[in-house]
Amino acid sequence: MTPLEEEQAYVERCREGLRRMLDGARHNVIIGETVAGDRYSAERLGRHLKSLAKELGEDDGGPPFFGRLDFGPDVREHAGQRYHIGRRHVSADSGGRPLVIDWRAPVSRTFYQASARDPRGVTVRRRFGWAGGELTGFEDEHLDRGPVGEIGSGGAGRILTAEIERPRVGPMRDIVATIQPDQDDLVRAGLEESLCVQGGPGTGKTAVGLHRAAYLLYAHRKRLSRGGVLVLGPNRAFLGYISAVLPALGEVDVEQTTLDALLARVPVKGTDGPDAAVVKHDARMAEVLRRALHRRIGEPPEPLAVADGSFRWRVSQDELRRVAEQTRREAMPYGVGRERVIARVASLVRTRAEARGRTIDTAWTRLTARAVTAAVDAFWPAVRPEEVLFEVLGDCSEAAEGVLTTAERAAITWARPPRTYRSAAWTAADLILLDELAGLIERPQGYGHVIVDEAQDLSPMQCRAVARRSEHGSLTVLGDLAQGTTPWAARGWDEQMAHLGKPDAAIMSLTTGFRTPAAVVELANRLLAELAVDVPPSRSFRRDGRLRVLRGDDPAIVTAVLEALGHEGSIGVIAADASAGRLRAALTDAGLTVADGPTPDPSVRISVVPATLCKGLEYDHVVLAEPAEIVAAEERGLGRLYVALTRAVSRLDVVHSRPLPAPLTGDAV
Ligand SMILES: Nc1ncnc2c1ncn2[C@@H]1O[C@H](COP(=O)(O)OP(=O)(O)OP(=O)(O)O)[C@@H](O)[C@H]1O
Repeated sequence: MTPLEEEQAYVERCREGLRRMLDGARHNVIIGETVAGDRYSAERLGRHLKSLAKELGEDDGGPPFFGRLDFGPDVREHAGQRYHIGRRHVSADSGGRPLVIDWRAPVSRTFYQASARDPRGVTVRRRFGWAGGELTGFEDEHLDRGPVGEIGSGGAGRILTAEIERPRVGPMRDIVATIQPDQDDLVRAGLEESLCVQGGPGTGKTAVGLHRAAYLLYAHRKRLSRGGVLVLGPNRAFLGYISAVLPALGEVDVEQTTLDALLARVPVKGTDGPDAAVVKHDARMAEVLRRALHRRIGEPPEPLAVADGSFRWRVSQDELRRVAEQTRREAMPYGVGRERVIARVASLVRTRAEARGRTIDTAWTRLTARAVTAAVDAFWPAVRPEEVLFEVLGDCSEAAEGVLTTAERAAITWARPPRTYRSAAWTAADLILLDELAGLIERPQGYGHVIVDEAQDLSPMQCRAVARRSEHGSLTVLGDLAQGTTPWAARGWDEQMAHLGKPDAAIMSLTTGFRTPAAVVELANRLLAELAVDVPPSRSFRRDGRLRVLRGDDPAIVTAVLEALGHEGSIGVIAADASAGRLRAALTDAGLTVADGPTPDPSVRISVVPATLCKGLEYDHVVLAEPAEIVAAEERGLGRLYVALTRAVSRLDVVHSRPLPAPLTGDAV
């Protein structure tokens, strides 16, 4: 047998192993459903086994491994061993050493980290090439023979390069086969560690975040089973694009959503003017809301007297005041404080009753609780976030005194206040304020780990919403200061991390771009100086690709798209939001099938993407329409253009009839 045939035979053994695991899991589903002791455990066991069976079933036919490590004689525990590494563990029939080792297992780390300079005991690292589920070839790096095939050492291996340069179709894929050493360090950082990753476009931040989620769930499954892992992305289109990655890695239980969706306790029915939104997203609003809420705590208006048959159990006004004062000093959330006051006053009543020989039973406790709660309502009332915000947006002169300027107060005050909080048309920014208030009243349930993508765009108030959910867990913050497009986008990470509640998190960087070809990166880098952020220019891994700057209007765009159809891969037409509809119509009139906005559907090759939705996405071929219009459309339009310019994987056509924005014009264009 040739070495390739041997590996192909090994593939068959692995597929056999997977089939056995699948049969076992299916069998256990049947048994689990009938023999588990109680309904709860039957249901849990059944669910677990079913998802395992489903997962294994779906795996059928996919490559069971992507790499192999051969260790030399000098590594104690792995001396002379050979391991195949894959997306999932495949057990051996005899129960001995697994046929395939999960990419997240400790030994697999060597696959990503070993290099000719530091072979870590590895003699050969093998990477496999696959075509439609068939093993078609492999490539060996002899790490004991000197540096070949490393990035930065004069060219990466063929299989690695092909994977990185492959045309993109459909949704985002995992990168387990080709994770780079600096990415791997971030993926495998400890669960306690909060990280901030600054990386230029296409450096793999999103990929790293998703693989980190999968890694943490593997390495700390038990600890994360309660809190769970949350992935936050900028918009639904982005989530649609990335949502298949974690399931492909066997992780189906990660919550992936947008911050807006997470905070959507009431529907958004109103809109803010730009001035109001800027004030509402400002960190000082936290103080305004805190004051507005705590102003509700007042003086007890009268003593408490609990009528109990012929007795009256009394608590004086002074005692009530003291209890409230003491609880206030303990600085707990408003609602928790209120519960504490109720409990403390009830305990005073109880002590008094017991001293007089009263028998304390459930009926007595209920009666007292009712009376005490009614008394506490008068000076520490139960309150809903909506009631407080209703009051603040009606008139915040007291709560915002010395915090907001008169103009800022006016900006957030309703021109026509609703009659009650129930009829208020809350805006998107109000939802963040309501969440802040909800968090001041009761701590929300947190996650074990939260991954936040495009974090440069979060406002201080949005950061606080994330911080509340990761107070007892850790954070992975991903972003690029140069891609900031919101009015409140961060200019530096230290301050952003402080708002996110992890001021001491390490700030790491990724600098090699894996998406955009060098010529395109060079064009985009011309904008960096104008963006007023301190980030290094990106370097591209890719030497392929094509950049064209074409003059013309809609017909030129249609022609560029028709030409792009001659190549493989997805096509994204990125245009200023105001022009997206017109371009879609022009393409449809030309007889083309066009997706309405970004789509993960691989059967529709052309999407027209409004510039404000292109963040985080990528297309094999991008036709960028009228850059000047994109820049003019919003305050941080240059940042938006920078994002739009860096979405192309293989080819970028910039089509313009108006003059190009100044920073883009240069000798090479
Ligand atoms: N190690 C790698 N091997 C193969 N492909 C990679 C690797 N790292 C990143 N990529 C690919 O590069 C592209 C860009 O990655 P990703 O979207 O994670 O970058 P990003 O830093 O989040 O980009 P942006 O900030 O521009 O949205 C993706 O197609 C991803 O699969």
